Amino acid sequence: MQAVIKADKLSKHFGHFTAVNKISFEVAPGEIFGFLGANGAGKTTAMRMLCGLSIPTSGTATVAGFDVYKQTEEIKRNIGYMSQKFSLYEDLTVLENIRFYGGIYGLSDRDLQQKSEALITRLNLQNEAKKLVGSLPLGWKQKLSFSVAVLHEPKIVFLDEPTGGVDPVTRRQFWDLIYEVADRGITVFVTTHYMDEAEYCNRVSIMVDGSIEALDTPPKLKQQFSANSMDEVFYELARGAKRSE
Ligand SMILES: Nc1ncnc2c1ncn2[C@@H]1O[C@H](COP(=O)(O)OP(=O)(O)OP(=O)(O)O)[C@@H](O)[C@H]1O
Repeated sequence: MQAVIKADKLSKHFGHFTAVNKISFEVAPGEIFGFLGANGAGKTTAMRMLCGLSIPTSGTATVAGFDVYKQTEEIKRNIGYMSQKFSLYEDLTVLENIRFYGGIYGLSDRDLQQKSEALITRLNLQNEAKKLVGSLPLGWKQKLSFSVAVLHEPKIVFLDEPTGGVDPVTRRQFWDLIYEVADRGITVFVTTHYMDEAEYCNRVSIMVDGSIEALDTPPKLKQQFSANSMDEVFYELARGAKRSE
């Protein structure tokens, strides 16, 4: 099967500092790919290159078949992106946010109408549809932000620590949404600091000081590191890290 993300020795330097050091991997269509690493490991920098937001220093990568150096606009049209500071407008209502992003993504009025209704029903936001996003609890904002990022049915959605700061039950609900989009064939590339979430991924890569030090399914990683949990695998790798913030 053709990979939807391919990176080969992809690197990013900031002056003399190597933030991302020759990372190589492939992600298959519909895969949930976990991208782990301690603070400062280089996850966000790598993700920004794959999203066409930052030009690499060296190496190659394609995303949805497009080149990260030359086809950044095509990449942006074919992906969804949810950053740590999500992009919802706090002073617009839930419905206005959905319509705003649907408009940016070029959805037709009919499509938008139908998708907004389906989304509000799926998220159980019927009573909140006309409330300002700023008034919603964090967990709901995260779910809405994710749903908006996939409104245009992108090939890949990139999630940068999408569930930071919420309780395990809310995070589990968020992951139900992730599974639903992966079942539709959308590839999910997700960074997280939560090891229970690492267990939910099909495969996980672990970055240490800019390099990928391990990459496999959670069961195989546990086997490789003779560990009982992903927590132990992560600790084993990350404790040697020089960078931390
Ligand atoms: N624009 C920049 N200029 C200089 N250094 C940078 C820049 N962006 C990131 N860095 C450095 O690159 C390293 C990797 O940062 P990055 O944000 O990619 O890490 P991360 O793994 O996403 O961490 P976190 O989990 O804290 O978000 C850090 O040491 C950071 O200080």
